[in-house]
Amino acid sequence: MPALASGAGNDSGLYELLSTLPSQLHTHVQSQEDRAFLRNMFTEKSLYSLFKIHERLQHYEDRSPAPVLDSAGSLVTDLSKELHGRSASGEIGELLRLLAKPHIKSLLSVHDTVAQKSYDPELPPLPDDIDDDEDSVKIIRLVKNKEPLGATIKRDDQTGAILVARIMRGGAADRSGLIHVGDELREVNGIPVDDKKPDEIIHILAKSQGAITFKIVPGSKDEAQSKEPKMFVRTLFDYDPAEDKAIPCKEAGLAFKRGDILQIMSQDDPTWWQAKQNGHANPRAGLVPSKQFQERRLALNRPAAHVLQPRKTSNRRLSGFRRSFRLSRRDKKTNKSMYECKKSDQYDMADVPTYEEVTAHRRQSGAKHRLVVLVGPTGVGLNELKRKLLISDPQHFSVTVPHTSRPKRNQEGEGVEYHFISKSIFETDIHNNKFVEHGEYKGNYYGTSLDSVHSVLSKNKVCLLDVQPHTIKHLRTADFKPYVIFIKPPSIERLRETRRSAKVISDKDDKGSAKSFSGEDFLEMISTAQQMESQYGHLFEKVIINDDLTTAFGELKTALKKVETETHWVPISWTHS
Ligand SMILES: Nc1ncnc2c1ncn2[C@@H]1O[C@H](COP(=O)(O)OP(=O)(O)OP(=O)(O)O)[C@@H](O)[C@H]1O
Repeated sequence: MPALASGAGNDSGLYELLSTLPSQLHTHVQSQEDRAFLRNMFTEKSLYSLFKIHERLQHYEDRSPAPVLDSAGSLVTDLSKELHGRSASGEIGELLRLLAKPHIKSLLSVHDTVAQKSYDPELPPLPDDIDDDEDSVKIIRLVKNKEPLGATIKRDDQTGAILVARIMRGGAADRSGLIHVGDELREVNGIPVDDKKPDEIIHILAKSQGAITFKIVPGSKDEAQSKEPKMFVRTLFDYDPAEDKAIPCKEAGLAFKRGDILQIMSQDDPTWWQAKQNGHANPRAGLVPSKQFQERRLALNRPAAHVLQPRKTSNRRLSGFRRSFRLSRRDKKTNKSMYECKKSDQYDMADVPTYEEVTAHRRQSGAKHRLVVLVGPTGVGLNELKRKLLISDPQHFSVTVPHTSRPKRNQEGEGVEYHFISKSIFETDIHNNKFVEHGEYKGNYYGTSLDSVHSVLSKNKVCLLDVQPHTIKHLRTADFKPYVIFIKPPSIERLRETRRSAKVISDKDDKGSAKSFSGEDFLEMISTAQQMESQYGHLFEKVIINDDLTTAFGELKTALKKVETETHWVPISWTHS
């Protein structure tokens, strides 16, 4: 009746309409009796009173009224007791009579219910006759309105027990969190159900309103747990449902940033999974593209230009301090890649960054350390940061000793600067995949062997390794559990300011002469960092901007401390070995 909402100003119009309605309807109503009924109804005084009350209430609703007290009923009882013994003056007597009238009592009771906002039916007390021996029995009370319970039941073929077969996600039973698939139903509202057919039980449930009491034997833990799937993934790409043309409902989508941890709630739909942000308060799951769907989309859209091209020139050389080697340096004269990646860098499906299943992992004290892998463009400060770590705690941090086929110099010692091996042995080791990275420089081989990494880790030290980013995927094993840190340059302005007295090693001669950074060096550093991040960013667990050296070093130390002592998400495959 929208006319009723028209407010006090339209009173006369409304009442006129009501009084003319019977004559308007006259032609549509055949029976005399019905006509009389309509006329009586529309001229009924109580109908007009109801409209008036409605309008008044509407008027107050706008002011958001709040109750003065929510126990008017007990106030009246107290008042009546108080007045009872007093001299029976006419007014007191009349008030007492009024307050004793049932409809006044009901009115006050309704007032208190509304004021207390207690609209749910009250649950009766628990029955006393619960069998003490049945310690695995659960008594559950649900308040049911007209909404169905959202659960199905079946009779177990072997045991004959009535079991909860399915819980509908988001239904009343699901929301209560008290009933699970596999639970055995013993009684409903005190009625044993073991001799009843599922249909009869459903009939009992459908008839029930208000509080329903279930006697349940909880199912096995596995079944109970299977309700909430515990698959966690690290996202390897940024996702914004608002930008996604394919999503069936943008509002139902879940946005995330690369590196976020999601709990996958449902994979029922092969294209759209349901997921929650781990650790977020919002319990509602949102839609995210499934792994298969995202892989297909990325594979179709992957532009070839994304693949990181090795730098054209580098005027730096291998310096004495360097213990692990960074690949794809180019010899200035030949402009050929100095180091090769041991496997083809060709695109394969496993490289498509979508999701990676992860699990929480905490290093046990005394256990082998995770391999610390540092990645960054040439000149960004990897060696400087490594050097500072080594100086800060030489007993704790260490680096690998590289191999070379170049002849040993007089002042060098075997296994100190390098492990010196012949060219043919080096080649055999390359063939046998013994190197993390290897390359050729001025006719000699250089490389970092897997054994040299194992050697550091077996001494229970933290092994600091800097590699080219395409090597990371070969290091991602349960054995190494690499913690990959990307060292990123700051803005060009900050590079100019902070690197005023910094020196880079020039390879113009073989003596490692140092020169200042040029503007071109800074630009190359920044653009290489951008390419590295866009192509390999999904493999970086931590990004540190090397702006102020002391700050960057502090950040690095804190991150490494956390890796040793706190829980981190690692690929689930790393914990299965
Ligand atoms: N935050 C910083 N502020 C100022 N100077 C820095 C900073 N980080 C590094 N440097 C300086 O920059 C120069 C290059 O650093 P470093 O040799 O550590 O780079 P790198 O990444 O190891 O380079 P390469 O790959 O060529 O060996 C050094 O002189 C170093 O002291």
